[in-house]
Amino acid sequence: MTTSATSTTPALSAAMRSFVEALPKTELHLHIEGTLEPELLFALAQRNKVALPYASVEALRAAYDFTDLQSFLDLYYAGANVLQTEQDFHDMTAAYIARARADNVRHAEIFFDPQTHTERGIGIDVVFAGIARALRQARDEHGFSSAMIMSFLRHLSEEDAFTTLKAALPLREQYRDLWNGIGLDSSERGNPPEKFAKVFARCRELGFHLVAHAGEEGPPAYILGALDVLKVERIDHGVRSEEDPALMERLAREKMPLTVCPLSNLKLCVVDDMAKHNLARLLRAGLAVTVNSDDPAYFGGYMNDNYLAVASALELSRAEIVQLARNGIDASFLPAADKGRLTAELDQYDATH
Ligand code: HPA
Ligand SMILES: [Zn+2]
Repeated sequence: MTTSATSTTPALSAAMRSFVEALPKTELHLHIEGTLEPELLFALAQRNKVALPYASVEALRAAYDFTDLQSFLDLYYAGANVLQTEQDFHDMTAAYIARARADNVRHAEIFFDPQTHTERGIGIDVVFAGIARALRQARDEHGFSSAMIMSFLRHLSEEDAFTTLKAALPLREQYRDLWNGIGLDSSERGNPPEKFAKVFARCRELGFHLVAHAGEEGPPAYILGALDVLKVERIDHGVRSEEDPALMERLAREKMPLTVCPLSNLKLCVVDDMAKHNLARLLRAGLAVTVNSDDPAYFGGYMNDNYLAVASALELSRAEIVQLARNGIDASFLPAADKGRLTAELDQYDATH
């Protein structure tokens, strides 16, 4: 696709474009509910006899004109209403994997929001089962590796998060091959990380990897809260860290990964022009920046679209593009041996293309 990044975006050379497209990649910030394309959303609505307030796929897509995070979340949660059965969760996940594989994504760590579904009376076991079946199929058939990061909705209470954790824990053994992380998403402003201090502490005791959205719309103080109170291992987004030079230095020193989502930032008006995105500045300041697609069905692009948008608008060098991909491998929760294998593959690709 062509992004609407900016009218002054320099065109990428054909060679650079194909280099980016076939680069081996990891995806570390991807909401599975945000991969529900309007076509599938309509098909599931029909299958489940759910009425939609849109006459057509085109009318729905035309509504994807967001002014901020909340304006997106309202549609994203409404869209998730069509997900009712294990098969629905499976089909959505399988469609994402097919799309990710086309972009040479080799490993994906996938957020899912059980509360969006349990609030509507869908069993948490249904959510786990559908997503996991598609992920295991992809692993067995294509060697596509993945993990599941169960995320708490921060506009709900910590008590609600504990209820969700309690409902999910009996499933842990059954999904031990996939479920290894806990995340925090939804409306950031007014819902600081500290609100979830106790439940994150419990998840840490339980041995989960921890991540949290911070510094997308929220201030740098929320990034500090995610680091110091929640004790996360990655910051999801984190682009507002640039407003606090001491925090920037710390993030660089600690090699704290930021899972940046360029097209998301553009669509949600975190930046008004891709040419002004701070990804390149963060990368050049030594931060462990990674590129990800967030909610690609809503934001107009999957992994390659995100890489291509920043490569072009920010005039990234080939070495910088490779560094982004390398950071994605390093920042993943893969075992060291798997990281080593993927890094060797990336080096080999770099040396031969
Ligand atoms: O970008 C996001 N930010 C916060 N919550 C979310 N839930 C889905 N996508 C997002
Ligand atoms: Zn996100």
